[in-house]
Amino acid sequence: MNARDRIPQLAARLVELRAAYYQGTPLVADAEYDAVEDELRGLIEANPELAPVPNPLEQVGGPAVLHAPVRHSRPMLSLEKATKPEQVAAFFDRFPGQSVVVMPKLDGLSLALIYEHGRLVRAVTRGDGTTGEDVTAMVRAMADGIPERLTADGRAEVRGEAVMLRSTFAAYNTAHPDKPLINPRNAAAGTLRAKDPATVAGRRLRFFAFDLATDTDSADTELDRALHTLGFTAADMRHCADAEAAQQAITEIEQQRGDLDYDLDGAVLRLADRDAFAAAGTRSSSPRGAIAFKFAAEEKTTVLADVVWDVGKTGKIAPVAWLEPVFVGGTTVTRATLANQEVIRARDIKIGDTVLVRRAGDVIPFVAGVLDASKRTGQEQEIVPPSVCPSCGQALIEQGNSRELFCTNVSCPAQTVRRLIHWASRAAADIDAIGGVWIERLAEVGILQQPSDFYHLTKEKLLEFDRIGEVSATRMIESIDASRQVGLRRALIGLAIPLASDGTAARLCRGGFRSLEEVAEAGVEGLVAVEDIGPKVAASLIEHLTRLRPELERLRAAGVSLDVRDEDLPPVVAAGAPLAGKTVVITGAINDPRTGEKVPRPVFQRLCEKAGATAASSVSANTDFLITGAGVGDAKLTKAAKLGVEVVDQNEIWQKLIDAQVV
Ligand SMILES: NC(=O)c1ccc[n+]([C@@H]2O[C@H](COP(=O)([O-])OP(=O)(O)OC[C@H]3O[C@@H](n4cnc5c(N)ncnc54)[C@H](O)[C@@H]3O)[C@@H](O)[C@H]2O)c1
Ligand SMILES: [Zn+2]
Repeated sequence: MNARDRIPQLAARLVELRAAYYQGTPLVADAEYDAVEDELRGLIEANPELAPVPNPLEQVGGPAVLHAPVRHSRPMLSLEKATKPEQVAAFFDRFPGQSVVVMPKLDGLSLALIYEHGRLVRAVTRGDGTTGEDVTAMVRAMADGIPERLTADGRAEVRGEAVMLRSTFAAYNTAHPDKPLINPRNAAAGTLRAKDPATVAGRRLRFFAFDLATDTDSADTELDRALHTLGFTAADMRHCADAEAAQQAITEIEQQRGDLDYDLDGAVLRLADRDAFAAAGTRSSSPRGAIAFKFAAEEKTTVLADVVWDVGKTGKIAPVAWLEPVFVGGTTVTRATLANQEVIRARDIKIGDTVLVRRAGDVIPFVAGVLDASKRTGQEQEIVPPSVCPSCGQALIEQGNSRELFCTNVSCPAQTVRRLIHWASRAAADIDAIGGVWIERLAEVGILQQPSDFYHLTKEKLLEFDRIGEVSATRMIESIDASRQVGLRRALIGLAIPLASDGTAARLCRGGFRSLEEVAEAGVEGLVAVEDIGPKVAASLIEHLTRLRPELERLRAAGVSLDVRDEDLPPVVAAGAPLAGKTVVITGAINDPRTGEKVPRPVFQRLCEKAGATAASSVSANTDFLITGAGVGDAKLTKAAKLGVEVVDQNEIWQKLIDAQVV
C-alpha cells in the first residue's frame, strides 16, 4: 500500500487505540501500539507533505471526555523517544555543561498536584495534555506519598507518576481471583477512575515525583533535592556528567528492572536543573529538556494455541498455555501459566484468543487476559478443565477458592516423574548429570520410581541404553554418588512435601532437629514449637513423612545422609559479636569488598547471623538496620525512612565483620 493511503489509515488506528487505552480498555499491548506510531512517524518523515491534519503524533494522550475538567497551567506532554546510544549522546551535545539525571520511566499514570499556600488543593490527570480530570478525592483516598501540606508559599505544582506497586497488584489478584486486574498500569488508572474508594479497596497507589514548578524561587533549583525537601519520594534520579555515564545508568536501571517493585518501560533523561529544563522549552508534544529511552516490552499479545493440563510434583493439575512464539521480556516465550480454572473463568480466556502475555522480572510468563474480544471469530474454544488426571486417570478433587485441581494418587506416573526431577534438582540432591528427559525415560522403563532408586543405578544398567555412552554413564554415577551428602535440609526440600517450603526445611535445622527421622517422630506439637512453623505445615510434614518412612529407610540403607549439615546449624555467634541483638534486613546485590565478588544473599545473611544479628525478610518497626547492597529498590528505602529504620551500607557491615574476624 502506498504512503498516501497508509498514512491516514495508521493515523486513524492511533486515534482509535489511544481512545481505548485512555478509557482503561486497551485493545493491544503497548509494543503493538508503539509499532503503529513508529510506522506512521517513519512514513511522515519520508513524506512530510502527506502529514495528516491534525497529526496524532503531535498530540498528547487521549480525548478529553472528562467529568471534572481542569485546564493545566502548562501542558502535560509526552517524551521524545530514544532507542540508540547516539541519541543519548546527541541529547548531551544539545546541552553542553548541563548536569543530567537519569531515572526510571515509571509505568503508571501521570498526575499534577497543585498546592496553594502549602495545602493540596487539586490532583489532576494528564487528559489530552491541555485539560485533565480532577481526581483529588480519589487521590486523597487511594494514593500514598502525596503530602497534604507542604512548607511552600504561593503556588507549587508537583508532577509525577502514580503507580500500583507490583506487590500490591500481586496481593490484590491473589485475594480477588474472581476479578483480577490485568496489569499494574491499567489497575492504577482504573483505581483513580472509580467513583467510590470502597469499590477499589486493596488497590493503593504510590506517587513518585519527577517535576516541580513554583511561583516563588524559594525551592532548590536542583530537581531531586527540591522534591526531597518538600517531602516527596522522587523517581530514583542518578546524576550523570556525560553520555557515557548516562548510558551506564540506563543499563543499570534496565538490569534492576526485575527487582524493582514497580513496572517501568524505559529510562528518562532530563536536565537536572529546574531552570535549565524550563528554559529549554517544548516542541509540539514533548519538552526539549528530556528524552525517554525505551526498554524491551514486558507485555505482548499472541495467539493462545492450546491449553495443556500439567501434573505437578504434589499432584496439582495446572493449566499451561501453549502460545504462538512471542518475544517478550527479553526471550521468546511459547509457554505461559494460566494459574487455575478460576483465573481462566474470571479472565474469560478461550483457545484461539489473542491474549496478553506478561513476563516481568523473574515471574513465570503469565497469560494476563484477552484485550480485544472483538477480534474473536467464533472459532474459539472453551477451555475445559479435566475431570480425571491426564496421567493416571484418577478422578480429580478441587481445593480452595480458586478451585485448584489435584490428583491424589500417590503412584500417579506423571507425579512420580516430577518428584524424581525435583529430587535431582539443584535446591535438593543436585544430581546435575541426569537431565529431566533421562529421568522420565528411566521412570518409564520402571528403573526409577522413587528417590532411593537413583542410588541403585549402576554404570552397567545405564550403558544398556543406546544413547548413554561410557563418558556420560560415568558422569551420571559420579553425580549420584556426590548427592549422597544431601543432608536433612535439602533432602526435605527434595521430598516435595505439600506446604513445606525451602524456608521450612531451614527452620527445622536451626530449630535443633538433627535428622529427617527426628522430624518425622516429633509429632505436630514438636514441630509447631519451632519458630515460624504453623499447625498446617506441621500436620502436612507429619502426614507425609509418616507415609515416606519406608523410603527414608531405603535412602539410609543406600548410604544417603539425612542428617543435618554443619552449614544448616544455627550459627555460632562469634565472641564480641558486632551485631549482637540487632535485627537486620538485607537488600540489594551484595559484593565482598575485598574481592569485589558477588556474594549470594543467604551467605551474607549467615555472616551477619554469626555476628549476632537476627535476619528478617521485610522491614518493620522492629528492624534495627536495613543493610543495602547495590541496586536497592525505592520501596524498601521509603519504608525504612517511614519507620525510622537506620539504613546502613553493606561496606560498613563488611568492615565490622572483618574487624571481628567473622570473615
Ligand atoms: N496499548 C495501547 O493501545 C496504547 C495506546 C496509547 C499509548 N500507549 C502507551 O502509552 C505510552 C505513550 O504515552 P505517552 O506518549 O503519552 O507517554 P510517553 O511514553 O511519551 O511518556 C510520557 C509520560 O511518561 C511518564 N513518566 C514516567 N516516568 C517519568 C519520569 N521519570 N519522567 C517523566 N515522565 C515520566 C509520564 O506520565 C509522562 O506523561 C507508551 O508506552 C505507549 O505504548 C499504549
Ligand atoms: Zn494422576
